[in-house]
Amino acid sequence: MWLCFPVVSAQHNFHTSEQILPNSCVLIFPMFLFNTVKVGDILPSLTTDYLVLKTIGEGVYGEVLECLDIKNQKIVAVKILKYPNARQNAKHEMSFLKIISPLNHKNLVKFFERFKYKRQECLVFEMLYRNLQYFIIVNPDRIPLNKIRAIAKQLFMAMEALSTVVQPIGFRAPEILLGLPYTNAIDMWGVGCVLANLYLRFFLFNADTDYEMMRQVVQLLGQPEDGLLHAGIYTKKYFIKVKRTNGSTWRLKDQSSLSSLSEKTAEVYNESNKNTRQNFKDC
Ligand SMILES: Nc1ncnc2c1ncn2[C@@H]1O[C@H](COP(=O)(O)OP(=O)(O)OP(=O)(O)O)[C@@H](O)[C@H]1O
Repeated sequence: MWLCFPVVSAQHNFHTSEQILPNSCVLIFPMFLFNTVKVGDILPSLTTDYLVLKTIGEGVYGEVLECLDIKNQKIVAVKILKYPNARQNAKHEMSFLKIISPLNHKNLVKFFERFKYKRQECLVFEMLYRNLQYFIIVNPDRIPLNKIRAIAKQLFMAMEALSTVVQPIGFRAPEILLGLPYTNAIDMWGVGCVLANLYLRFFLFNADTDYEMMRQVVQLLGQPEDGLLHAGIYTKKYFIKVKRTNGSTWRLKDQSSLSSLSEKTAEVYNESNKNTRQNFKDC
């Protein structure tokens, strides 16, 4: 959910340069953070020094730390990229940042600089204080629709600015899965999945492979038309062609025929699908 975190949070920064954390906030959380960095360390860049306050979270490519930019007296988020592929990870992250930074859009996270600390790649971002998980946690029953509407607005504004979106599997549109030509309608699909997640409080499609994603889409919404399946360059990843007297049609492959899908994944899949269908009935 790389995109959605900044999208929702950018307008809600609690700390400004005048509101710096007091010294007593230092040294509260885990003492040993990622690799060689620990709370209280100073990370020098060419423009300023960053004091490590605490660890905030971890993603596929790195760990994110809350730091104080000492020169500018503001709180920032510093992402330290993971070994052993730190350089590739940095390249990967930078390829996104090159797209979003010049847009300078209020609904997209701001990127400040890149530097190395003890040979580790560090990326500095605007500090954001609320993500979608936050809204789910602070609204234990159901997120009111007017709040979901406000989040949707921010998402649409960010989408408008971006026009190209990398979609994580659970948010991937069928045309991408099938290898069909696509338009920015795929962004709408992604936003729909995010909003459904907020409303239902769990992922609409809980998939960690393309096959699982397609299978869940078919179960919830039905199979794409044969014409689309004939045209898709990846259709055979998910469907088997069945010859008929009046032409051919497609049948979704059995889960059991896919060696890559573990029993556990199948179990999780079946359970989540049962819940999804039930919750849609309840809505
Ligand atoms: N700018 C930020 N401000 C505050 N917290 C952040 C910021 N960027 C990331 N985080 C926190 O750190 C966590 C890890 O972020 P990271 O960007 O590494 O991965 P991710 O977006 O969660 O997922 P992925 O691994 O798919 O990129 C996030 O889930 C979020 O909690």
